[in-house]
Amino acid sequence: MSAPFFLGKVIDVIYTNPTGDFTDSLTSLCALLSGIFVCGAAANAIRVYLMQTAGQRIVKRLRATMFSSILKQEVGFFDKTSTGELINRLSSDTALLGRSVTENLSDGLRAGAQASVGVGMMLAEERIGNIRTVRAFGQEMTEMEKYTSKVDYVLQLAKREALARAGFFGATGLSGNMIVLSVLYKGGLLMGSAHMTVGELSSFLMYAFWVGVSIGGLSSFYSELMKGLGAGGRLWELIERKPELPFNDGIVLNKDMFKGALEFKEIHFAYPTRPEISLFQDFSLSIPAGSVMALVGPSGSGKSTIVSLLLRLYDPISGTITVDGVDIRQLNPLWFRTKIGTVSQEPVLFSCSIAENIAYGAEDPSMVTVEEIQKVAEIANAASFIRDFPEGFHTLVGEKGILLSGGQKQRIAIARALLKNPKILLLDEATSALDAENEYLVQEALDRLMEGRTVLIIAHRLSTIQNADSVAVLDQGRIIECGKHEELLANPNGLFRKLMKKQAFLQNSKTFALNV
Ligand SMILES: Nc1ncnc2c1ncn2[C@@H]1O[C@H](COP(=O)(O)OP(=O)(O)OP(=O)(O)O)[C@@H](O)[C@H]1O
Repeated sequence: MSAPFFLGKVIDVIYTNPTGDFTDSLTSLCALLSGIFVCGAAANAIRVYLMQTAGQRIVKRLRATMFSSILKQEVGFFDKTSTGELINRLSSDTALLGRSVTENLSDGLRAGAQASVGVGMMLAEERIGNIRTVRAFGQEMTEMEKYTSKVDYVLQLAKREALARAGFFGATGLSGNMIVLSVLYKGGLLMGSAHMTVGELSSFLMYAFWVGVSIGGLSSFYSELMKGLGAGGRLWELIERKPELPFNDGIVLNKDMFKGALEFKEIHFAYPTRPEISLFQDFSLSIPAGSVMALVGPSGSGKSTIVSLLLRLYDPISGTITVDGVDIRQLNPLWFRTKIGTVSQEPVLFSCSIAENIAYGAEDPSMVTVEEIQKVAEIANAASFIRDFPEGFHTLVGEKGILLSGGQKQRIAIARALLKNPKILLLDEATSALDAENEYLVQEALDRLMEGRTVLIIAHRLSTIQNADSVAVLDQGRIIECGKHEELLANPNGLFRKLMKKQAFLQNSKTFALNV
């Protein structure tokens, strides 16, 4: 605070004593300057370090809270919100808010304190000048009596003071630079009146410069604060958002009561992002516990949507889906999903080891033993190719399993589902052709996986359809045919027969399919 004051004093010594030991004065000026610089820099470094550490802690906590809130949102939310936007919230908005409430706040407080002290000191310096002006005025008046017109002199002096005051106070509402200019003007007048020493004027100008810089700091604090508030608003909107579907609420069925009989009753559904397109009108389907139902239908008819509704990723607009007679809306979705195994066309593998990807299926992956992983890999026909890798079960699969082939990925997904041991199984058969050996191995693994479970399979292969207990044909938002494979194929005008003629179902046995 008093650095400009002391500097002013030293300047006075140098200025008023030019014939004295100039080197001594200069040395003390340099020592003072370097002392101020070192102390100031050290204090500032400590302040910045503390603020940055606090800022990073706040950012970390914000990101964790935000991420956990994002994970609880319903799937419909992700349909409407882009991944880029969420990443932006998580990375830049949290960083902006963290900086705004730590470093920026501290910068702002410092700039505010500096500006107040600077203005106070300037007023004090100005007051000294004014007292001297009054004294000088008295003396000059006596002098003036001797020489010239009193009126002229008083007018001259009053005009000078009025100009100076207007210059100073008029500038207080303006920018830092304007204040500095105005103060220079005022300083010039004070100096011109010879009522301030050079040192006093120097400290006055240094305070003025200080105030100017501080006001610049305050304006950048304000703009950062506004950015921080904007980011905070966006973050809180997301953190406070209540998911439209419950995340971990609802009833849990008794283990012995849970058989896995599924029933869709008069379902009407449209995706939240396309409410005008009604995908299901009066969709009904019943899958008895322990049976295998193959679902077929043209591309885009809504087969995968049935799976999404069952997993409760979306709720139907009307109608009910029941499990053992209980509406799935009453069930705890988190618990219910642990009872359902899924193997999709493109299995989702994580960028970690094969063992970790298989263990992911268990309720508590940390409790899964190496033997359990090896056993399910064996049943899923995956163990032999895994052992062929130099790192075996510790082989990293790469992002989304990019280092593995399609058939290998599917067998790992089957091993994962086996470890989960679910009552209900949802399978989306791959449309992409696997080579003969891979196809055989995957099919065998799937057959083993299906044993003793309620299975809904989106079928693309003839063999799957033939082996299913019944086949349901989906078209125009409802089931139009349902029964055994042979019964459906016997209907010459049925959609099932038409579908069978299409390429996807003829891969295995063209002639057999059409001659039944
Ligand atoms: N998240 C979504 N939001 C809006 N519309 C969607 C969404 N997912 C799918 N759709 C639309 O719903 C319709 C049914 O899609 P779905 O994936 O269920 O069909 P499918 O029968 O499984 O098709 P395929 O056999 O080609 O996999 C399509 O018209 C699709 O564009």
